[in-house]
Amino acid sequence: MASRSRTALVDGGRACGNGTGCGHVPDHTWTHSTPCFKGTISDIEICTFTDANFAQGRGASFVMTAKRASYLATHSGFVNPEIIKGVNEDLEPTGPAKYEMREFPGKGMGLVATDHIRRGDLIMGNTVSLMIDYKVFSELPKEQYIQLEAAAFDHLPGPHRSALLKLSTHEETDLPYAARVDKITATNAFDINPDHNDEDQDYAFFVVFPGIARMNHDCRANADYYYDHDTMTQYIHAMRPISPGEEITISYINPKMRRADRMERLKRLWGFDCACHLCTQGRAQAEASDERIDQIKELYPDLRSFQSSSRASPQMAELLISLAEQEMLGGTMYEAYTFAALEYNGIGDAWTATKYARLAIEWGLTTVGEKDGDVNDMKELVVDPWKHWSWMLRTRKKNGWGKEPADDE
Ligand SMILES: C[S@@+](CC[C@H](N)C(=O)[O-])C[C@H]1O[C@@H](n2cnc3c(N)ncnc32)[C@H](O)[C@@H]1O
Repeated sequence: MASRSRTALVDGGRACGNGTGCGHVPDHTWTHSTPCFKGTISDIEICTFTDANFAQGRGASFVMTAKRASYLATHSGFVNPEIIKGVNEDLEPTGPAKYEMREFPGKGMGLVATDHIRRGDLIMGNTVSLMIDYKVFSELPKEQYIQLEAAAFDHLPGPHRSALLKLSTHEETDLPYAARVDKITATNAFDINPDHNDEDQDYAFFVVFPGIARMNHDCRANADYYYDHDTMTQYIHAMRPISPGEEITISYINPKMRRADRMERLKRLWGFDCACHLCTQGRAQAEASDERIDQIKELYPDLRSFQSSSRASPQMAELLISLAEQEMLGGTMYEAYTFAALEYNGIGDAWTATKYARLAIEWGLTTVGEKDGDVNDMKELVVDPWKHWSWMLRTRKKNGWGKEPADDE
């Protein structure tokens, strides 16, 4: 869940919407591709593009340049629609859901489990509904980009549009239409990073998924999310067993923050006073938790470094695993297990390395997905630890064997 820091109408006009001036990216046939506005900083044109047929008629809208929208339309979700068949179960469910929506006092609506959910279970997937290039917020004045957002909602098929319009505006209710759409977007969007092939790496996306947007925040959430660029889908998996009647939550912020910092960020960006278990526990417990968080952050630089100056060791990785368990940081477990696998392999203990690589894969599939680079690195390690790049690396470094590689090598 994100919060954006946002810093000449050519209605109907198109700079490169028909493929002209759009580089090598093949054009896509959009059901709507207006309105458009000229950027105030660079010579670009930003439009609303909608494909009402995307995801078996659910639809998706994009606020960006024609070139970037056309690039996104080269992803498998567009060119091979079968790949996302049945992903969205929120608007037209085909079977019983594991959750239902209900009101939670002080939080508005939220999702509650109606069945036992096991760790690692997929709870929900949503394809993109509205995807905005972050560049839009610096290139266009607010009165223009809110028109693009409103058009993005309006051009989606009816049930999808009405689900979006019902989403939370936090406390504001009496807003003009375009301002309301903007408030819904700001309250419910996630930050999504560009994929590796995207030419516009400097600009992330601001994306709304209507089913997932109903999940409330908890600093020690029981579910986690990751985005898959190929299917253009945000997936939610359970990080621990969830019982019927229990609220399903995600963390809106980086959970590796001290209590005061978490509370300040949630208040400033989402306007609520965090009352989750971790934020309301007693002073002594809160201090112990903050100290564990501090230590977790202190361990990272050494574990990430493969310079000979790094103090990283298997014991350090074991400490990170223990701290992440104590802090119930499910989203950190795959990183901690990955570090442990690399540390043990780095000193020539292939079997302990394999044990931790297996754990890293298991947790990684839940929290970052099967296409994540670290998950695939761990898959390589378990096949043949002795041929993995990390084999004996720490020992070699310690003894000064071979040249010193850069950390990103
Ligand atoms: C993405 S929406 C979540 C769903 C929302 N509760 C609803 O009614 O649709 C985010 C908004 O939900 C509310 N919210 C989410 N988590 C909360 C929490 N832990 N405590 C209080 N309010 C919360 C805040 O109003 C926040 O701006």
